[in-house]
Amino acid sequence: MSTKHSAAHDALHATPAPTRAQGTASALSAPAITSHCATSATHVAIEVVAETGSTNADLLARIGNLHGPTLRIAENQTAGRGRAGRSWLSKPGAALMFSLAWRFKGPLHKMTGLPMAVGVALAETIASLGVPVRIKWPNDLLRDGAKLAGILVETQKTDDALWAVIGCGINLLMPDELEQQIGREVASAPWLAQMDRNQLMAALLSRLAAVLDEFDDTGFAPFAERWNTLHAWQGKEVVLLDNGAVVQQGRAAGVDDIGRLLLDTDAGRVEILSGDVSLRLSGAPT
Ligand SMILES: O=C(O)CCCC[C@@H]1SC[C@@H]2NC(=O)N[C@@H]21
Repeated sequence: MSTKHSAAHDALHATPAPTRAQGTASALSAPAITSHCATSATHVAIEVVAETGSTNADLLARIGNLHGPTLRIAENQTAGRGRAGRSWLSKPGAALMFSLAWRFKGPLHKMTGLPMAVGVALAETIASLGVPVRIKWPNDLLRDGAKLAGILVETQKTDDALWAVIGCGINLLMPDELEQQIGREVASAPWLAQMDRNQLMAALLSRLAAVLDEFDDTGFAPFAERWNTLHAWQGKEVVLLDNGAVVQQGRAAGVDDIGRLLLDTDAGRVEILSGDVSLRLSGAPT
């Protein structure tokens, strides 16, 4: 793992090093660069671009031609994708945005827990860097109750492999006009924005790679307890929304061994596989 850390660091340092004292997030690069880093078991191709539509869309479009795990980082996205067909909005330099294409042994049904395992990897890394975060099911990272980071996992089966493209967007800075555009309160992490962006990316990639390797062997079960420790709304009254409509309500009881949300409802415990969860305040969804 240490090999990968330093190699990733070197690769990302192929561009001018940003200064820490600037009030804006430090830039990763202007032109596209491609390099490689190695874990003890895996090589990860690294691509950095100044701007693209969506790093997830880019990797999915090339999935059959990828030679192995590939990390694509963009300083800006013009058509960022979010969960459930939503958009992910950002401004150049305001967020760390990347996608990691990773090949899995499968089977496909084991992948239901992957978004939650990724949430654990990101939350633990960000917390280790001094910004405590919690996870809202399935995998939004919250800071003081507001969304700091989002994760979009898209899977694709090719003739000979099962791939997942894991897209992550972490709000480092949140300019007022961007928050207005998003239309709700959003968290940011100026402390992470001041960090060397290359070190931040290297720390995230390092833990993510370790989690993905483990997940591929074991599935989600060993991550469930870690996820539950980070659960933002454990024991809280929540509602489950499907396209904005309330479809369930109950007390959030964490996730099970495959990453389903457990809800204790009046009719007993139910396991939730998809949807959006919101805190239930005074009987109304938030
Ligand atoms: O919260 C969500 O709904 C998920 C947001 C995921 C955003 C990231 S940014 C990098 C990658 N590329 C995309 O188009 N989306 C993900």
